[in-house]
Order: sequence, then C-alpha cells, then structure tokens
Amino acid sequence: MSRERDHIVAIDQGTTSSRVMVFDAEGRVVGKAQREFEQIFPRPGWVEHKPREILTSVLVTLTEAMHNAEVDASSVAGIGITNQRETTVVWDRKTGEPVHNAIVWQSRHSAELCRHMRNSETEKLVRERTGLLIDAYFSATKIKWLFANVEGVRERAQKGELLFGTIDSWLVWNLTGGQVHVTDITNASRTLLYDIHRQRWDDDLLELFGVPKSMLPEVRGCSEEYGRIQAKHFFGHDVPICGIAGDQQAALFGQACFEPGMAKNTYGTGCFLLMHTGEEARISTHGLLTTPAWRIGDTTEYALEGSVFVAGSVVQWLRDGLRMLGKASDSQAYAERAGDNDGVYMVPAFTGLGAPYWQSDVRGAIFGLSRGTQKEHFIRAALESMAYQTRDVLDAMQQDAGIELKELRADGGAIANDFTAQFQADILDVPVIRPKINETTALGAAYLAGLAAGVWRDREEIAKLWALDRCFTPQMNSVRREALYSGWQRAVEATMQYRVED
Ligand SMILES: Nc1ncnc2c1ncn2[C@@H]1O[C@H](COP(=O)(O)OP(=O)(O)O)[C@@H](O)[C@H]1O
Ligand SMILES: O=P(O)(O)OC[C@H](O)CO
Repeated sequence: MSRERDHIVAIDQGTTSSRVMVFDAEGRVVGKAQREFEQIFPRPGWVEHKPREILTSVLVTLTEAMHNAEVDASSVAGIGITNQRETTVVWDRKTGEPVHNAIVWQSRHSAELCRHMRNSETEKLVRERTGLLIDAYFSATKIKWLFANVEGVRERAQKGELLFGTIDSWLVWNLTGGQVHVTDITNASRTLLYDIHRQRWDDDLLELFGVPKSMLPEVRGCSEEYGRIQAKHFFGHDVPICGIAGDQQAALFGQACFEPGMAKNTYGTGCFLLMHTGEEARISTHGLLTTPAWRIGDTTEYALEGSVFVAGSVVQWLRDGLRMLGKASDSQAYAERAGDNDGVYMVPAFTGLGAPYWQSDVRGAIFGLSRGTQKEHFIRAALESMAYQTRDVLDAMQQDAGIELKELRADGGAIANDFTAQFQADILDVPVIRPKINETTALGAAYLAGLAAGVWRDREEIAKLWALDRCFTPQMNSVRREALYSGWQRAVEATMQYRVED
C-alpha cells in the first residue's frame, strides 16, 4: 500500500448514478464504484431525486471505490466533487432535513412560471447578467416553484431557517458535518442568480425570483480547499475537499480543452457541447448559453455551451420503454445493419427542446415512416438524432464564436458507440476524437482537486496526460451530408408545430 499522498478521489454525482473514482498521479483509474438511484416522475415531464438517497449513494460508492483501489486513505491528497448541475435542494440549516425532493435539471416543474416571467425586460436582464435565459432548466425557477407550492417554505426561507444548494453544496455541507455551505462559480452560474461578469450574487435577480440571500452558499473558485471531509466518512482521515465544478465544465477540464476554440461534447443522458472562449464571456445571439468554464486563483475562463436535453437517454428509452434493445450497446449493430435511415428521422424532444431552440412545450416526434420501415431504421434514427442535435448547436456556436472547429473531443457513455462517433464526424465534417479515459468528468474534478493539493503542478502537465483512443475522420460526401441534415431540419420544424401544455 502506498504511503505517499499521491492519489485523488473524484466524486461524480450524475443524473442517474453516483460514481466515485480513485486516480493515481498519472491520471489512471485505480479503483471505482458506481450506484444508481431512484428517478421519481411525479407527472409527465417532471423529475425528482431524494437528496438523502443521493448522499447515501455517494458515501457507499466512496467506501467501495477505496476498497477496489486497494489504496490507504492516508495516501489520498484531496477529494474533488463534480455534479449534475442546476438540480435544486432546499434544506433546514439546523436539522439538515430537505423541505422537498430535489428538483432535477430536466424537470419542467417551473415551465409555466417561466412563461409568466418572460418579457423583454426580464429576458434582457437575465441574459446580460447570467448568460442564460428564463427556462425551467435553471435553479432559481425551481426555488420559486418550491416557494409557491410547498407550504411554509417561503416563510421559513425569509426567516433565514433554510439553505439552498445545488448538489455540490448539498454534498459538501453533509460531508463536512454541516460546517461548510459553499458552491463553486460553475454551479453558481447556473442558478440564474449569479452575475457572471462581476462574479457575485445579483440583488436585482434575487428580487426578480424572490430569493433571500441568506439561503445562498458562498461562491468559491474551482480548485482550492473548501473544508475537510469528516474522518468518520473516510476511514478516519479528514482529507481536504479541494475541487468543485459542474459536470460539464469538469469534462471540459478533463478533456484538457484549455485553449480558446477547443471544444468537447459529452454524450450522456443529455448532450453538452462546450467551447472554451478564453477570458472573455461571449454572449450568444444564437440560442446558446454563456458560462464560466472555471475559476482558478484569480483567473476566470468562460465557455459557450449548447445543452441538449435528450441524447443517450433516447437509447435507454428504446431499451426500457419500447423494449427494442437488450442493452444500449446493441444499438450499434442494428444501426449498421440498416445501411441508411431510409428517410426516418426521430426528434427526441421528450422534455421539450433545449439549445438552440428552447421550446419547452414541444414533445418527441418521428417522421418518414413507410411500410418498409424496420426496427433497424428506428434505432438508427435514434442514434442519428444525437449527431444532428450536436450539429444544430455546433453551427450556432461557430457563428457566435466566429471560430471554425478543428476537432471535437468526445466523451460520455453513448460515444462508446463507434457508429455514433463516425456518423457524428460525417454530419459535422469535423474529426471526432475519443480519449483513452472516457470518464473525463471525474478526471476533470480530480485534476482540479489535484492542482490544489499539489499532485499536479500546472495545466501543461495535465494536458500531457491526455491520450487518444481513436479518431473518427469524416468520410461522407458533402451532398449526402447536407441532404441528410436538411431532412433533420425539416423534421425539427414540423415537431415545433405541435405544442402541448406543460
Ligand atoms: N454503446 C452505446 N450506444 C448508445 N448509447 C449508449 C451506449 N452505452 C450507453 N449509452 C447511453 O449513454 C447513457 C449513459 O452515459 P453516461 O455518460 O453514463 O450518462 P450520465 O452521466 O448522464 O448518467 C445512457 O443514456 C445510455 O442509454
Ligand atoms: O448528469 P449528466 O451527465 O446527465 O449532466 C447533467 C448536466 O449537468 C445538466 O446541466
């Protein structure tokens, strides 16, 4: 067993599971554990989690991962946390008891409330200060929903009895025994309450959403010590928690996208394309979000983000909902067998459309069915939808940033699929490159913690650890590419004609 402090533990608290990974100083995974937890769907389009179950899943996987790694807790220099962003927890500052389930990022609880809040003035204010837009995706709308719908919550918050946090805050508060109520800039920036330019909670936005400042966490950088995990949770060692970032920003860091113009796309439940834009916060005019990439020391860097709500989860739906697949990876063979899409397009707008459309009251649709349509075409259309949605956001991003992408660094469960990766390269006409370590989210959190703990010296050292698994180069001719993509654009147009009440 190693005695030097040269390991870093990363907690990756995701939408469907909690994962913990133990990394060594070469950035290699030496142990890991993962646990799924309950997804609660109280109504169509609504998603909730139990905050205490999330905490338990983290504590259990933390122990399991350390056992699997066979390293002593005394060799761990620090813990990094990365998390599903925007998901909202409100709890009692004395007892730690949540006032409600966590309201999850994709959930449409606050969609109607957002419709009432939107006008040219509020939209301008929000866009200029936060880089976001008024959508049920973001935390402040979920807090407002809790105030309006859960008895006594607004009053208790006004009396200073309650705390708010995204999942990182909830975890740090609990892991430190209720001592530390913090978040980092990347998570704060997704609340709709944080001015990303001045880098502080914004009084006008607090007033707009009716949120008392007393319930908000202190906002810190991404790579510094926030507090120490209680020894009882970590084999008797109170190791520092010294890295925090939202999962998509952590993946950007884990992919070593450190230069302006570098971009990564993570194909998980949803799909999140982030392009590093340097120290400049560019406000999008094409339906994208502006978001801090990280703050390290006194330097804040920014990214443009295209958030797609449904990507890998369309494959989960084929597997669990339609029972068309035994396992997600079987989708590749079906798609290849189909040969082409046979004119079939699937628009998986299960919880509305995110970037660049931002239409919460549309739902999924499938087009181009004929008597000859087979299961293979259906599955292929589902996989192709991830690539088309990515093209939608990349086209918008290239216009916003004025930068032509040279390559796309890809990660996440669904890009393990070679068909998807190749088709993505073809539809973008840009090489898609997959790193050896596909778990870049956890890796990013580990790097941020490891920089603070002194395991890695600087980003140059980290960039050298990035290693290629496979590069998918575009093979499709441009006539076919544009014909396919124009079919997709017509399918999206038609989907947006059919509105539901949400
Ligand atoms: N080989 C595959 N082909 C296509 N989709 C896949 C494949 N493997 C996993 N997926 C999809 O990827 C998602 C899991 O990716 P992951 O990065 O673990 O997601 P998250 O972090 O959002 O929970 C699931 O939605 C699953 O359906
Ligand atoms: O948990 P993931 O990987 O689906 O990511 C969720 C995003 O952070 C939501 O903004």
